[in-house]
Amino acid sequence: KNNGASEKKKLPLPPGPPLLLFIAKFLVPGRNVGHIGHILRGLHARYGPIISISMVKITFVFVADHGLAHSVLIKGGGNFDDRPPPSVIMELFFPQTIGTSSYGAYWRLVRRNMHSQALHPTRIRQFSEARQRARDAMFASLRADSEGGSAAVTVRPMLTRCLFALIVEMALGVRLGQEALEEMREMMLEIFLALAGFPVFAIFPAITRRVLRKRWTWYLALREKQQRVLVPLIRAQRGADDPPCYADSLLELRVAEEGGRPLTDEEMAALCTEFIIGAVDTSVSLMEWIMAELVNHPDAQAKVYEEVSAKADLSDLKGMPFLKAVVLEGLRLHPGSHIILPHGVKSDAEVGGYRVPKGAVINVLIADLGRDEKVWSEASEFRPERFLEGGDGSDLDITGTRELKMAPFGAGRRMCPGHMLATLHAEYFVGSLVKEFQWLPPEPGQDGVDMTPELASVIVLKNRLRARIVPRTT
Ligand code: HEM
Repeated sequence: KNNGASEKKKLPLPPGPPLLLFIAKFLVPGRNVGHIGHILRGLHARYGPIISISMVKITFVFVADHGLAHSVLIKGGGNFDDRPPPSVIMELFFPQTIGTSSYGAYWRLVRRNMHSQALHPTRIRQFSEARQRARDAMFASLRADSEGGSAAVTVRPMLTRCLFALIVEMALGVRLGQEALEEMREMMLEIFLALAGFPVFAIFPAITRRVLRKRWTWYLALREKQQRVLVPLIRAQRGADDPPCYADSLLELRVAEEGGRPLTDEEMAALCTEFIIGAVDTSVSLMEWIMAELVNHPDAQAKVYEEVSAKADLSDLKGMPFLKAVVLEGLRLHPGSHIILPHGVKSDAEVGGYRVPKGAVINVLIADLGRDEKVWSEASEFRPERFLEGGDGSDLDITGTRELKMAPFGAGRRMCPGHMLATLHAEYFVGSLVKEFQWLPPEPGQDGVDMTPELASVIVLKNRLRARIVPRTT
């Protein structure tokens, strides 16, 4: 065993650019940390499928290849499933969430709780009425926005409002009014931007806290608001007839390793924030991409319509293979992000003939896996049929256990625990939108809509989808 360890120490680190060159790539005017996917793509083309960048005391490793991603996320046996220590910003808003906790007992507890309580199929079924309400509210605002069918609608804000209300209900068990929802939405957005937009805090916390004192004070106020808004809702008495929500499960949870203590208010607020931030924009973006594809592919839209119109209602999504294929094809072509969350390495390891040292931070360029011509035929084409029998995606296992053909939700122990809910929401809302309306390009005679992605860390459509909707009459 010792031999193995010393052998690993002898291996070289993966190739990669010097730190300064890497940093310089972000300093090009107009670029920011959101351009990481674009920058990594260029570096992989130059240095190969595994690269490393040494930054002060930490080695960052990136892989961009099906086999290497599989050996890290699936075959790694937990060695690559830690998280790097949280930044000061994370500690502020996200102390001890599922996504930020290190690989251990607490993480297992909160992750299992989300999985078995909030996201269990029984629980998801209990929220079918809430889904219908969200759907009906969306139909109403689409009708109002299309001015009786003459004007094009902008899809994203409506999907966001609808999904946000639904997810807040699943998380906190409340049906908030429009104003309270808007306020909470704004707060979540601010927290998300604070988390995503300030990596500089992660590297030199003491200095940045001083230099950016004003901003730091603002973050403290935002955190205070997060507690003020969420804690009373989490602790509120809920209706006896309402299905149990995520907050209910958090109130019941006990940390066995710490003398069976209950969760603190801060922990519960952080976990609810994570639930809401994790579940809304990711799914909205996926649905917007899919609707845009369906505007550009009327034949596929017609096939979805054929399936959904045969059903009285969509509360049960069984027996709709084409709709499911459309959602998978959306996930293949338009995964939410270029990379997954950073994974921490527990002990020295070998990946692809290189040394990945203990304490390194490893990540996977997942966005390109689904577009690899070596794995997918006509990889850049929207062809949902590939997920039907006989197609190159028909044997897809989204958890990637056997092989990682695509990994929009990551894979392995840290795989997105919300993947089934996200898929169900995409199927339900896309199916409902097609059942209720026909979707056409914004101007009569126009060929299709622009599918250019925004060059940012979250892969969204650069130009928000606008489409004309025609109510189905039959
Ligand atoms: C289309 C929608 C979604 C996409 C594309 C997506 C994608 C991802 C990805 C790529 C990761 C990182 C995995 C890793 O680090 O290895 C992740 C983690 C996570 N996601 Fe999602 N997600 C979606 C929806 C959701 C939903 C609906 C929820 C909750 C209800 C959720 C909760 C989480 C949590 C808690 C983690 C952290 C897991 C951990 O560290 O153990 N996500 N997601």
